[in-house]
Amino acid sequence: MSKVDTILYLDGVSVSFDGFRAINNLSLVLAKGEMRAIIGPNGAGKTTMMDIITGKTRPDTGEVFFNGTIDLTQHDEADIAMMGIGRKFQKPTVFESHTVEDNLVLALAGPRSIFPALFHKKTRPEGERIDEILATIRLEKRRHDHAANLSHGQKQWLEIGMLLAQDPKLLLVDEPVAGMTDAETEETARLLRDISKTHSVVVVEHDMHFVRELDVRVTCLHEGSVLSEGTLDHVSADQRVIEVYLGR
Ligand SMILES: Nc1ncnc2c1ncn2[C@@H]1O[C@H](COP(=O)(O)OP(=O)(O)OP(=O)(O)O)[C@@H](O)[C@H]1O
Repeated sequence: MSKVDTILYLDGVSVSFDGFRAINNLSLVLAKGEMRAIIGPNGAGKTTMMDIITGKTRPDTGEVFFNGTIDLTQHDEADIAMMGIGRKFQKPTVFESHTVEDNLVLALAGPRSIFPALFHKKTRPEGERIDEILATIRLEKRRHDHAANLSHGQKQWLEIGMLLAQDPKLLLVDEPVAGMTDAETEETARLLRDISKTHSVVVVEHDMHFVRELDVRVTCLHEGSVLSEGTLDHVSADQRVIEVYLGR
């Protein structure tokens, strides 16, 4: 695959903290429109990799390109978010005292215009966009409820919806199903598969049942580099992966 066809292109990336190499010559390529699952034991470097992509951590060496041509090492976190990389952290950070719909209105407006966003009348395209997002995140029937009254899983979906409102090209999703019920976990796999029809997605997750439901290519990280990559069946049959998981 040539670099121009990629949404994410990491090559030879390393970063050390106080002499400890958290990311070690990491190379990872994601095609435009692809969804990828990232697995790996604790300390494998998954969070640090996301920090590098979003500009929170600068790599010591290596190339990090977005959308084929944008050198992410030359941009800061705010720029990178504006350019279309949305990140969802593990813990949901929705506005509990606002309704589901208002959370999406706020997200559509962006961070600098909270009050005008809540008090101005929604334009027609905005309303349609909100309807569309509510359908994607399975919360149409909850639109007028306060976010505080949602289940943990539904709050995660709302936050994914808030990311979608910013219209990112690439979504980074960190452990979305931690703490969810089995039914919510399965629905989350379907929801992300729907989203991946129109977005590129990177999902970091420990829950193998969920990763199987995602049914996408898997990358297993270990000690800051790629240990194994391929289908979940291929990766989970890889002797090196088995040793790393059993050895922890
Ligand atoms: N700011 C930092 N300073 C020092 N060490 C760090 C820093 N950030 C990460 N590390 C170390 O780098 C290694 C990789 O950490 P990272 O959090 O990226 O792993 P992870 O795969 O996300 O793990 P987990 O599954 O537990 O979240 C760990 O050994 C961690 O202690």
